[in-house]
Amino acid sequence: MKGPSQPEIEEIKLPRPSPKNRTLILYFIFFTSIESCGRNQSLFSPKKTPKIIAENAVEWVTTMSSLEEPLAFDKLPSMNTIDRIQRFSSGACRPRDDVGGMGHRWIQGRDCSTSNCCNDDDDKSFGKESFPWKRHTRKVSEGEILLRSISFSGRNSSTVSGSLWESKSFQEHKFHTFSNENGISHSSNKLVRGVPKFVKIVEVGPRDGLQNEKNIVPTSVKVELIQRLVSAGLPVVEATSFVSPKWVPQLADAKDVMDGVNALDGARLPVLTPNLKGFEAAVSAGAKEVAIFASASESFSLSNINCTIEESLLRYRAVVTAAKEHSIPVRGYVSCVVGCPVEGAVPPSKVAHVVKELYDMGCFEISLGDTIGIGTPGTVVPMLEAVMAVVPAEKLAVHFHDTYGQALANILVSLQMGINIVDSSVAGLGGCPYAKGASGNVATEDVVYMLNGLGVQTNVDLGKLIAAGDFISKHLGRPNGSKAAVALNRRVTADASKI
Ligand SMILES: CC(C)(COP(=O)([O-])OP(=O)([O-])OC[C@H]1O[C@@H](n2cnc3c(N)ncnc32)[C@H](O)[C@@H]1OP(=O)([O-])[O-])[C@@H](O)C(=O)NCCC(=O)NCCSC(=O)C[C@@](C)(O)CC(=O)[O-]
Repeated sequence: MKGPSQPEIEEIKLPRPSPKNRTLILYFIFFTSIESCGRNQSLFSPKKTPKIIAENAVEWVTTMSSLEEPLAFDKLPSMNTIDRIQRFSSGACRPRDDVGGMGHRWIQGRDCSTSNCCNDDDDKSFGKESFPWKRHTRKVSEGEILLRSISFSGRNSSTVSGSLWESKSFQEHKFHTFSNENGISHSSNKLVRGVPKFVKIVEVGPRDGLQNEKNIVPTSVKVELIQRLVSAGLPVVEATSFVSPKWVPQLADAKDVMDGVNALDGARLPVLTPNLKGFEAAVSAGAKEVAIFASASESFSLSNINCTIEESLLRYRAVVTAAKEHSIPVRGYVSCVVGCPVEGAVPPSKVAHVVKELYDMGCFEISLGDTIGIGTPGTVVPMLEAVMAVVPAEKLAVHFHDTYGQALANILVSLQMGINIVDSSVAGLGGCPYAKGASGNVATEDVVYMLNGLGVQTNVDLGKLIAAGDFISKHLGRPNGSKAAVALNRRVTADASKI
């Protein structure tokens, strides 16, 4: 085959190759494009875009999808893991002088959102002159879209940062997925374009997680967990509940926990208060933010706080009034937003009614709890539509338990609908003592990992977060409930063994 720099390549009409050769030709086109990009050349520049790509390659690739030779990582010729990561990463297509610092820059520096190109927005901050290798904006051929999507799927095969490969100490490891620090708006993928640039994560592990543990966790362990979560960069860590110790003995040490964490800087530490008694106790313990928790299901309200929904709203009005006098912000929760352990499906209109009540009484934010984790995007979307018709999206948070493994899908669809606050629980701790069979909240590590992969900022240090999750899991004597944490921990061990 003639080199791509020869203009007459436009005229080439290749004979249709055998199925086996098609894969090889695709590898050639794909890697040549990445390599040539690194050498300040543009194989796919507007002038030189060969008809090979526009016509023949598309046809081959399309045909290939029905063949037994899919383009798979395991078939890539002689590439070690790091090679693959670097080649498929968004930083793979950089000026050659960047290569020396690749280990850091392809993760920590500016990244392109698509695998081997930068879009127009990039010019605004970096200027064309400094990146002569940048492709010109133009209508891309079908073939290129396909090639990009192949490398995009490679990009999605998330990994850890350069420092992981270089560092021998676990504590020094920094975990990243491929992300674009400029935000998701640079993504070429329409499906994720609506996702916000920043998501506030509300960590509920020390409260929602530990309230459901059979064995009571010592106060000192709770305090250390909260300290670790705050130092991992979580902006809000729900610390404990001022509820009846007869109902939730696991959190009977609420005052002592607050004594241990009150001096912490850098995060808000709200606590749950079910009534005025709880509110007053919380304030005297130094709480600066509280949360009230209602339900969209009558039955759950009765079993959780021993009163009807309307009675609870009356109680909560008293709490909010008292909180206003102390200038204490009040967050609201609504449980059972898609289903109740007793009543089954809960109508979205009922959820919207309770949410509006909490909003009107003065809650600054309302968290929508799928308490038993039965929601799917199919039930979450209509619920959110009903709620967002009465309360602005920016005042809403989502709180998914992961009983059926739907939490991340539900979070993604919520973000696409305009929500930008997500509750989660480190190591997937939790459940609700009054919702039998419900598993823990979605793991914070998994949420951060997904958001990193989407280029959404959280300001959370995933490495420190995983260490916090490991700390509490070790204390509880069970494996970390976060899939991302388990996978990344395995990689660290595997990598360290090779060093
Ligand atoms: C609401 C109550 C207190 C009503 O409980 P009750 O028994 O109806 O209340 P009472 O007024 O009859 O009081 C009973 C005893 O509790 C005491 N008491 C009363 N209030 C307090 C208080 N604040 N702090 C400490 N003690 C309190 C009170 O002083 C009395 O003590 P006694 O005279 O028998 O010695 C009780 O049902 C309760 O504490 N429930 C909390 C249950 C709970 O924490 N559930 C888990 C929350 S998780 C959740 O709701 C879901 C969420 C938020 O995570 C989101 C989601 O996942 O969907």
